[in-house]
Amino acid sequence: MDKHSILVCMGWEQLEIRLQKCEGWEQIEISLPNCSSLQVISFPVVQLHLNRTAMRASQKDFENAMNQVKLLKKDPGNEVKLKLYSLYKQATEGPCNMPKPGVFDLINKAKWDAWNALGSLPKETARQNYVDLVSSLSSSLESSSQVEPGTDRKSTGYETLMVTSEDGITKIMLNRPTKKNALNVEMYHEIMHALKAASKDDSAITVLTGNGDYYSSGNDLTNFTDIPPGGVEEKAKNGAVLLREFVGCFIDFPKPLIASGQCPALGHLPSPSLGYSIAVYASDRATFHTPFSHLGQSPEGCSSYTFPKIMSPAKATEMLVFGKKLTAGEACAQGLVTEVFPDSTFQKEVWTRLKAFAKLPPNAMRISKEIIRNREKEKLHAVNAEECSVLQGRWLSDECMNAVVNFLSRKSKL
Ligand SMILES: CCCCCC/C=C/C(=O)SCCNC(=O)CCNC(=O)[C@H](O)C(C)(C)COP(=O)(O)OP(=O)(O)OC[C@H]1O[C@@H](n2cnc3c(N)ncnc32)[C@H](O)[C@@H]1OP(=O)(O)O
Repeated sequence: MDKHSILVCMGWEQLEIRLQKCEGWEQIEISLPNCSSLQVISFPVVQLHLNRTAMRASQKDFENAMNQVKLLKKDPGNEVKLKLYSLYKQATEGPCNMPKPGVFDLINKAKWDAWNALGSLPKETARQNYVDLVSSLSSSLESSSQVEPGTDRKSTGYETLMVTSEDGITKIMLNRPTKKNALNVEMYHEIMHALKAASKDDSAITVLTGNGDYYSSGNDLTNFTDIPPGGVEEKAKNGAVLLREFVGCFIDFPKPLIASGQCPALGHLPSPSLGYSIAVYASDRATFHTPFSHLGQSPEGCSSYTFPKIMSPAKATEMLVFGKKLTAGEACAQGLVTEVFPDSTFQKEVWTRLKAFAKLPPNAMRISKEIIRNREKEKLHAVNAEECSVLQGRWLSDECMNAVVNFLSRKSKL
């Protein structure tokens, strides 16, 4: 009998009801064994989803689903991967039977949390949930790639950025919208590469912006999970080296740099880009948030020096120590943002302005920027080095580890 068949007895007759998928529709076949006629009723998949939960996936469905996962073209993301992992373990081994990993073992801890959260869910239900998740995943990933064809796609040789140069303006756009433009290690390197290339190209000005509904969500917290053979100490040391070089690129960038943000900016990219940009344009929808303490971390991007100078020590403390989120209006009033535009006209107004700036004599702009910033350069490099060294210690603290683990496992509790 077919996996999704139900046999119903009607008097002396046995009625077989079979479910099958057909181009986005579930078909119900009703067949009477003694009758040649077959009745087929089609329903959209969504209508039948609830009814299907009552069914049980066979071992073969389960194996097919496992194979389907390997064929997914797009990474479904950590949350989904944790769900798949936990359901797989529950379906094959039953309730979580492993000792809880230590707090520093981030990946295994997140996996353990996800599996443990399934409690005593029966193996058959876990198997069915796994099959259903894979099936919904296949269709949602197919349809989302139709909706946003350009998203997260390789562009101009970059994996995580879209870089264009036109009308005297080089635009560096962070392009991991599905991850809220969190900065993974590759993105750090690509931004540095793009800034170095922009400093030498023909453009007069450079614009930094983000694709999607976040300018950036700061450091990609999964960066903390990829532990090298030298352990967490080596990881922290490498992170400090990378951050110092990254921020150094902003300090040394010779051309006018404009940060253009229509949406929230969180964490760490706002600091270097706010601190060193000639201008920061924001829509009235944007917010600015540096939750360093919440993450057991400390200020970076020279914000410990630039923010108190730009705002005031008291206001900078609220932002950098207490993690107070500022609206674009508040940030503008504090001097962190140059000008705020209505969201509806943001792109038009900002780009009109940028195009006008890009027509100004490039050398004059470069020299003017140099004279404004050069006196501070040495100081900024020293502050950068100190901040990175303090952060290196913070990354090894329980406070930081716990905050990262909390973020990574927050949605894995099913
Ligand atoms: C070389 C190292 C240098 C380190 C320097 C020090 C840097 C410090 C900082 O940057 S501090 C700031 C760190 N960032 C955060 O704490 C933000 C974490 N993210 C969030 O709080 C939220 O995701 C959000 C408020 C940005 C958006 O919330 P929401 O709208 O509910 O979306 P999701 O949470 O579902 O996010 C979608 C998707 O993106 C993944 N994601 C978002 N931000 C990050 C991030 N910073 N790191 C890793 N992944 C992130 C999120 O997990 C979701 O992925 P999924 O679909 O689940 O796979």
